[in-house]
Parts: sequence; structure tokens; C-alpha cells
Amino acid sequence: MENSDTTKVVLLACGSFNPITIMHLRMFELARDYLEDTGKYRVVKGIISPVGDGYKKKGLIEASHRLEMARLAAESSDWVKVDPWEAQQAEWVETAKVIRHHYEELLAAEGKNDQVDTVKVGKKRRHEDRDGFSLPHSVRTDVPQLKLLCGADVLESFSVPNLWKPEDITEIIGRFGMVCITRAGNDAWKFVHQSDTLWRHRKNIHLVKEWVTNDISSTHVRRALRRGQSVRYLLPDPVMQYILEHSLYSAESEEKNVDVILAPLQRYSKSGN
Ligand SMILES: Nc1ncnc2c1ncn2[C@@H]1O[C@H](COP(=O)(O)OP(=O)(O)OP(=O)(O)O)[C@@H](O)[C@H]1O
Ligand SMILES: NC(=O)c1ccc[n+]([C@@H]2O[C@H](COP(=O)(O)O)[C@@H](O)[C@H]2O)c1
Ligand SMILES: [Zn+2]
Repeated sequence: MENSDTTKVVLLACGSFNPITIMHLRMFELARDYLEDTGKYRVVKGIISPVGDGYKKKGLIEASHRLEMARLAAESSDWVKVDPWEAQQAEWVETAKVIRHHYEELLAAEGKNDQVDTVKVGKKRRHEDRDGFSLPHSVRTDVPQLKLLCGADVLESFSVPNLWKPEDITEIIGRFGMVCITRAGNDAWKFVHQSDTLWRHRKNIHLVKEWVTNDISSTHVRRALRRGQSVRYLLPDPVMQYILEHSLYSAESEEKNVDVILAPLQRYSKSGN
């Protein structure tokens, strides 16, 4: 039965997924358990959004392959889906824009219009509680909340110079909210504690501890593949088969974008941007 006291949540994971691993899928399960255990939320959908080729990360193989592998991985889930919109854009898209896009889709699916001007949201007065903390957009209770799902490394990357626009960070956390899975120890809590911006929005940052700590990463998988080692049980079987069939991930593919600056660094290092 529907509990009217719970808020529906959609989780959006942005990343390279180069290739998708079981840990990426685990993130969704961990986040759903955590949020639902609070008694306040019901997680209704998960979205995997692979980054486009324009991101220019070293070793990033074509989006068509990364999308297909993500689709194969998501076949094992009845609530996590892959969305190709971000991967199909000609240029790299800021994560804040990706979230806005999906929020608009969510509103459209629910037959609602976004009453907040999504482009000028940073300039508009936000909903604030009495301590001045921004509240998530779903002060509107008639549509699900959309939250960014990520690992602690993405949260920590907020402090890398020229990687994120401060107003994007504020919008992502203040307007939407984040669910962040710890990758090792308590660094994420310390990081939130040490950042005035993150601390101000701490009520919108859900830090989820992964007790079964593991170091599975796409980097590790690519390295093992280059060396002809087994990657079985690190990836869903259909993903592993797809990689073998298409001979993905070689010493050559790892050199892709080797001399290219990552798109956000390029964009924000330019003066006037
Ligand atoms: N083992 C893990 N624990 C927690 N979060 C993870 C883990 N692996 C990936 N993530 C998260 O998944 C999202 C997508 O990350 P990404 O595609 O970069 O995977 P990755 O394994 O970190 O790949 P790479 O090694 O190429 O950086 C990010 O939010 C990242 O923090
Ligand atoms: N300024 C930004 O919006 C910004 C900066 C860096 C990374 N990102 C995103 O974070 C994700 C990180 O992925 P990786 O951990 O694979 O690099 C990607 O989806 C990327 O687009 C966004
Ligand atoms: Zn990563």
C-alpha cells in the first residue's frame, strides 16, 4: 500500500561507466536500502547516464559501446534503467544540466510543468528553512525528488580547481540532493565537515557506508583486460561477453585522449567562463 508520508525518489548516476561494473549496480541497491530505511523515502527508479565522448577522459571508449554494456548490465534489474540522452550530446554536458534535463523529463512524465525556471534557478530565491539551509526542490510533494547518486570520489572532486562551477555544486546539492556511497572509510564525512558549502547543505547529502568495502573500479577492469586476465564476477556476465566479442579495452584504447585536457577543465580554465 502507498504510504502518503514517504517521498518518491529517482536516483540518477552520472559517470563514465567504462565499462560498467557490479559496483555501479550495487550503488543503486545500497542507496535504495539506505533511503527507504529512513522511512521517509520510496525509491521508484534508478537511471544510469553514461557520459558522452566529449568528456575526453583518458581511455574513454565510444559511448555506443558504453551504453550497450550499461543496457546489458541493467537487464538484471527491474528498477534501474539506462538513459542515452547525455551520451548522445555532441559536446560534454555539465552534470547540473543533465540533472535538470532528467527533472524536466520527470515532470513531463507526471504531467506537470516545472514552475522553477531551470536556467535561471541560481538567480532565483530558493526555498530555505529557518537556518538558511536550501531545501530540495521537492518541497513540491507532487513529483518525485531526483537525486544524484555517486561515489565519494565524485563528492571529493568538488574541491578540484576548475572542475566544477560553484553554482553547479550549489544547485546539485541545494536544489536536488545527493546520495553518496563511501569508497573507503569516513573520508566523505570529513570532506563534508571541512567544506562550508557542503556543510551548509548537509541535510541534502546522504552519505551511505558500504560495509562490504571493495575496490572494484573500471580502471582495474580495463587493466586486467589489457593483461589478458579474467574479469569474471567483477562485471555482469553479458557485459564481459560483449567486451570479449568486440575486443574492447586494449593498450591502444587506453591511450585515447591521452594528450587531451578533460572537457570541464578545458571549459572552466578558459577566462570568462
Ligand atoms: N567501488 C565503488 N564504490 C563506490 N562508488 C563507486 C565505486 N566504483 C564506482 N563508483 C561510482 O560510480 C560512478 C561512476 O564512476 P566511474 O564510471 O568513474 O567508475 P569507476 O569505477 O570509478 O571508473 P574509473 O576507474 O574509470 O574512474 C561514480 O559516482 C563513482 O564514484
Ligand atoms: N562540472 C561538472 O559538471 C563535472 C565535472 C567533472 C565531472 N563531472 C561528471 O562526473 C562524472 C564523473 O565521471 P568519472 O568519475 O568517470 O570521471 C561524469 O558524469 C562527469 O560528467 C561533472
Ligand atoms: Zn571513476
